[in-house]
Parts: sequence; structure tokens; C-alpha cells
Amino acid sequence: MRVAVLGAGSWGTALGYALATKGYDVAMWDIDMPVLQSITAHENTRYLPGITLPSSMHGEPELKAALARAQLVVFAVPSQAMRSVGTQAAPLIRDKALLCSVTKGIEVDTLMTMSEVLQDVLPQRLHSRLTFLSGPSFAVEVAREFPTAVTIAGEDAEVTSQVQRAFHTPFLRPYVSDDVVGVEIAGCAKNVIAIACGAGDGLGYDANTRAATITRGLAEITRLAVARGANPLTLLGLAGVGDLVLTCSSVKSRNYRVGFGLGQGRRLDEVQAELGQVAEGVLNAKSVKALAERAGVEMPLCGMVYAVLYEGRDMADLRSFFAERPLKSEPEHHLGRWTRRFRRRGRRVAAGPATPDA
Ligand SMILES: NC(=O)c1ccc[n+]([C@@H]2O[C@H](COP(=O)([O-])OP(=O)(O)OC[C@H]3O[C@@H](n4cnc5c(N)ncnc54)[C@H](O)[C@@H]3O)[C@@H](O)[C@H]2O)c1
Ligand SMILES: O=P(O)(O)OC[C@H](O)CO
Repeated sequence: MRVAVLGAGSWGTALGYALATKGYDVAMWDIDMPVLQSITAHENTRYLPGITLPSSMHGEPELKAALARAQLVVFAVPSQAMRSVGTQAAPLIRDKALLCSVTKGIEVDTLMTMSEVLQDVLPQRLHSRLTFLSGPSFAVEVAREFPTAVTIAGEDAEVTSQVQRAFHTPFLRPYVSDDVVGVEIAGCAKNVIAIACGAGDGLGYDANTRAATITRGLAEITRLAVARGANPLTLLGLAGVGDLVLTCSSVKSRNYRVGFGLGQGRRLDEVQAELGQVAEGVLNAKSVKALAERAGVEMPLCGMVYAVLYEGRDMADLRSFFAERPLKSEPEHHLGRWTRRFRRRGRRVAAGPATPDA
């Protein structure tokens, strides 16, 4: 198979690596020429230093050349660059190509998910070819071939299953889903909660605070996703709780590290400069807040992160956040209402795992 990966940062390179281990011919495209040159020399020295890349992977500076023969196109640029990259790629993509966005985020100016952005810029003939990969997966661990499982969501079951087979390697196990909305909202909003978790640790708190933040974070992500038509069970899968737990509990997460720095009282610009890579949760705190307001759902932890990032609130307020909010009950009664509404729409809410070998 011939593959074009658009975006040669950590994630694009790790997935390019996985695809190239299968003998696929992988062309990596990016605006960063030194990165492409280093990939052609078999190492992405900026984003994945120390990993030897397979010889079937090379840097390709021309987008047209990268896409000319591609049977699978992987969109791996940061969310705020997706519209521009999708627009440039649109006239160059072959009719029968499989498309997979692996980006986690929402366009901040329009509040569109990546599926909405790509549908906006790609011709209609390609819409059914679109799929979305998400789930608990640090790039460096994939590139080291640590066993990893992800979710690939798409509206066309046959296309989604072809993309699943393309990404399947001995160390990368993709599951399929038809819940594009759930997978996309989960992948975006977990980054904002990861900032809160990192902040708790940066403030010197530990396991109790982290578990509370993850669990209440899951509740608010679920509220937003379900309000937008997601299957609540998606939030209990790899793209939901799986990715949330991973991102909230590891220093490998860029979003967690941003939060950790803020918790220590450091400035956002200083922490981001040190990172040198995208932490989607910083801009997506804006998108998630706006989407929550639009949907009329409460997302107090995401709101707190937004206030710290953009309104000068002190991260140390995380303590008073837990202490002073009105007391509530568990489980969430309004989720029950949404679940019933969802059932009425005839979607599979209460069904078990799709495959018996899960
Ligand atoms: N790194 C991970 O472990 C990981 C895992 C899963 C998902 N993701 C998601 O993948 C997406 C990409 O993240 P990443 O980790 O690869 O980021 P990164 O910061 O490592 O790399 C981003 C790459 O995109 C390129 N880029 C930026 N704007 C561009 C443009 N307009 N045109 C072409 N290229 C452009 C940059 O030059 C860079 O090479 C994010 O949404 C992230 O949340 C990352
Ligand atoms: O490093 P982060 O915080 O962008 O997280 C990377 C992936 O999304 C983890 O699944």
C-alpha cells in the first residue's frame, strides 16, 4: 500500500513508522523541511529522536507528489492547521483513497470537529472515505512497538474496516466504531482535563485528586459528547476513559505537562516554549467551553482550566473548586435522560461489545 502522512510531527511519524513496518511505502509531508530531511535519513531527530525509521519511509516536500499515488492519506497536523492542509490536499487526493484523521481537537474559530472541517474542505466524493483514529497512544510508545490499542471511527463500515486492517500491526490493535462524534469529542476534551490533572500534581496533590479529576472529567466529557449525539458507551472505551486515564496520568503527555507547570506557578508561554510541541488542550479549552455553552451542559473542570489559561485565575483554586462547588449526587440523572433519548433514536446504547473476541 502507498501511504501519505500529512504532518511529520511525533504522531504522524509514529504512525508512519507503524505503517512502514508492514512494508507500506510511506511518504511523510510537512512544512518543516529539516524534519523531512531527517526522516529521509531514517530518524526524526526533532520529534522522535533515537528511533530508527524503516527504509520504506521518506520525507516528501511536495504535497502533490505525496498524494499522487497515495491509497491511504493520514491527516496528522495540529487541529488548527487541518483546514489549511485539507484545503491544499483536496484537489490532489485520489478518488478511491482511504482517509484517516488522527488529530485530536476542535477548530477554535468555527467550533467544528475535524470531521466537520474535512467535510467542509474536501469534495463530496471523498466524504464517505473519511475515518478518525483516536485512543490511548503516546507516539513514542507506538514507535517503540509497545502494545497499543486505538479506536477508528467512520460512517462507512467497509471503509472503516479497510483502514482498521491497514493500521493493524503486531503492536497496534485498532478497534472500529461508528460513533464519530463520541470519538472526536472525547479525544479533544480529554486534553483539557489532562491539564487539570497535571495541575493537581504540580500543586503537590496526588492520587486522590487525580482520580477525582479523571472521574469528574469523564462525567463532563460524557455530558458534552452525549448532548451532541454520541453513544455514552463510547466514553467508556479506548477513545474515552482509555485516553483520559493515559493522558491524565503520565508525564509523557504534553497537556499534563502544561498543567503541571501551571500548578507549579509557572507562566503558560514559558511552559509551552519548553514543550516545543502542540498541546491541543490549551486552545481547545476555548473550543470546549464554547461548545459546552452552546449545548447547555455544565463542564466546571474545563471551565476552570479555561479561566486559568485565559482569565488570570490561579491554578491553586483547584482546591477551592473541589471544596466549594454545590454538593451533587452520583450517577448523573441527566445522563439517564439522554440515554433514554438516545435509545429512542434507535442507536445501540445498551449493546455489548461489537466483537466476541474483544
Ligand atoms: N504525539 C502523540 O503522542 C499523539 C498521539 C495521539 C494523537 N496526537 C494528536 O496528533 C495531532 C498532531 O500532534 P503531534 O503530536 O504530531 O504534534 P507535533 O507538535 O509533534 O507535530 C506537529 C507537526 O505538524 C506540522 N504542522 C503544523 N502546521 C502545519 C501546516 N499548516 N502544514 C503542514 N504541517 C504542519 C509541524 O511542522 C509538526 O511537524 C494532535 O492533534 C495531537 O493531539 C498526538
Ligand atoms: O501528549 P498529549 O497530551 O498531546 O497526548 C497524546 C495523545 O493524545 C495520547 O493519547
